[in-house]
Amino acid sequence: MKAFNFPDIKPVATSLESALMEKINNKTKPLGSLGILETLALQLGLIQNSPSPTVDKPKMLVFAGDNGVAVQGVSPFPQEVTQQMVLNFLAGGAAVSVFCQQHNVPLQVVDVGVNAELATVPLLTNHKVGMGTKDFSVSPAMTEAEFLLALGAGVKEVDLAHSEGKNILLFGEMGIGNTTIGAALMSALLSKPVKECVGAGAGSTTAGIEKKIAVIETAFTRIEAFYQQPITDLSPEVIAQELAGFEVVAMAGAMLRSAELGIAYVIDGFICTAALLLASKLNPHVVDYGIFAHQSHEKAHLALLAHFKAKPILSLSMRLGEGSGAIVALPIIQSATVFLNNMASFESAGVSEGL
Ligand SMILES: O=C(O)c1ccc[n+]([C@@H]2O[C@H](COP(=O)([O-])O)[C@@H](O)[C@H]2O)c1
Ligand SMILES: Cc1cc2nc[nH]c2cc1C
Repeated sequence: MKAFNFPDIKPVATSLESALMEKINNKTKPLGSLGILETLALQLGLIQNSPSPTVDKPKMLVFAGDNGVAVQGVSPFPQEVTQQMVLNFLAGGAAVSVFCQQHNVPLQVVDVGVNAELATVPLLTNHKVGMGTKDFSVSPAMTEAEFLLALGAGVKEVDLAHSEGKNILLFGEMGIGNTTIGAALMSALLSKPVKECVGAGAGSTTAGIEKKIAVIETAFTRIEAFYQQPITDLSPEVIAQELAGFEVVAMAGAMLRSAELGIAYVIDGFICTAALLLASKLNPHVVDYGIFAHQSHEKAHLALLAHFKAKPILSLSMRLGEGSGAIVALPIIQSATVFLNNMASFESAGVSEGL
């Protein structure tokens, strides 16, 4: 298969690093006392290559898709919940909807592959790649063409947000069965045992988790027999086509485009971080532009975050997905730029500096 040539992402420019650190350190506070807010201020300054970064124009993009593997009973919820939740997002009744309303953040729901005809639903962007992926335990989840279309859907949504002048993007997803996908991707891309990558998802029991492990291992056996190689030796493009979901690939595309445009983006929970893992295997610089919102209660998220050496902002035992952790973290991210831009310095306020 031909390599996927995604446009180049530049590592963040570090020329302003010392100026930013000096600005942070000269604020009227003991050195380092704003903790992770200071780390965020530095990261945002580097991403925007500005001593005064702003993140006052956010947009939430929630990518929704169905996953064929749901027929294996890997989720406690039926597949039609994906479609029902999309309607709930749009009606304003979901967690992500009410938190976006709370913070006055526009919410765009993107249908990349919900297994229902939603074309006429107002407010929904339609980038449908298909009516959901195939069951990866018996066949590849998607074709190469579908993989590229799903990446492109994420790219298009970010281009639109960029044209609207947005300066921070929040990503979320909805897809029954997609914690199994996140687990499979994590195991294949990081060469970790499947059992370390699965968790309860939307509420699977111990037996349900065992089922998830068995379904992923069946898929790996199928894939390794087909390619005559260990799954961990396959390219990230092939691994994604074999195992991913349209919503996960679209999020990876959105992250890659966001990074390419120099726009900071907020990473939600386990599935969103699995999408980042895929994106990072396509271009490792994508990670520099991402802000880790929270540590999900999904068991494997901790190890996935550790892979990125990430220190997420929040740890609230949330395990909902749909961008809920990203939107809850947004005011804190905004506070990082507010202190950097508005706080007095020792000099301007006439406050004596410490030793
Ligand atoms: O992202 C997370 O941390 C997360 C953890 C557990 C569940 N979810 C959400 O729950 C759905 C997937 O759960 P499941 O059990 O159907 O695989 C999907 O719609 C996700 O948004 C999300
Ligand atoms: C009800 C419900 C809401 C969700 N939001 C994101 N994933 C979800 C999964 C379920 C099952």
